[in-house]
Amino acid sequence: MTSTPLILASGNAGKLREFHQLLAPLGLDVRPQAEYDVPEVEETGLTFVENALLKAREASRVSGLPALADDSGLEVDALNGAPGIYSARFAGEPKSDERNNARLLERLAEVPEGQRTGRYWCVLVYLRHAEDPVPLIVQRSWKGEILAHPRGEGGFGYDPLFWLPEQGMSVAELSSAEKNRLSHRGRALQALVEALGQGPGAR
Ligand SMILES: O=c1nc[nH]c2c1ncn2[C@H]1C[C@H](O)[C@@H](COP(=O)(O)OP(=O)(O)OP(=O)(O)O)O1
Ligand SMILES: [Mg+2]
Repeated sequence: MTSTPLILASGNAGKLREFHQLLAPLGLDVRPQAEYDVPEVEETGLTFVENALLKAREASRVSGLPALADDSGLEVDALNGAPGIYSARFAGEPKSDERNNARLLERLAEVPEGQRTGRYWCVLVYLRHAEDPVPLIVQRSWKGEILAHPRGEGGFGYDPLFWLPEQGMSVAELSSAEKNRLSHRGRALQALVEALGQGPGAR
């Protein structure tokens, strides 16, 4: 394969797996940022967009290659949008999915079924180079409800607690192919690939 590698500006193994499943079949040469010794940046932005930009820019700067970053999280209505951009650090440092999930259950302990609605957000930023003045940005959400007990073994992060009423399953009970087809990340990535496929002259 002769295409320029694309750096995935993430250290999250769950995200990297999903990106790989979605992008490798397209013949894109995608590499995790760890291969280029990209350090983890501080996510100081106040929006998913700003944080994704910070991550993509650093990965592109260090590697000298185009970069794709994902900043994502869970917005829960009964918590006024928390944990939101703080989803990864909801239970403090070091980041832990298990402690984040426990914290979420604790915060929702008094909230009855029917009022436990929320959504995942995924913002993707693609930069052609570190100083790209025209980042390609795509955002998608995925609606669901927060369970009172975890279900399923698949996915990562909050997936065992994220219930899909239409599917009658938690995200952790979906196959990876089904998650990729339905998810905030899968749909954002599909839209991004379509935008890129129109070529640099198209935008
Ligand atoms: O499909 C998902 N299924 C379950 N949980 C998810 C999903 N998508 C995002 N999430 C949660 C995980 C983490 O708590 C936060 C992302 O935080 P976020 O800063 O974007 O990622 P991260 O720090 O884990 O890795 P990195 O910044 O290197 O990409 O939202
Ligand atoms: Mg992060």
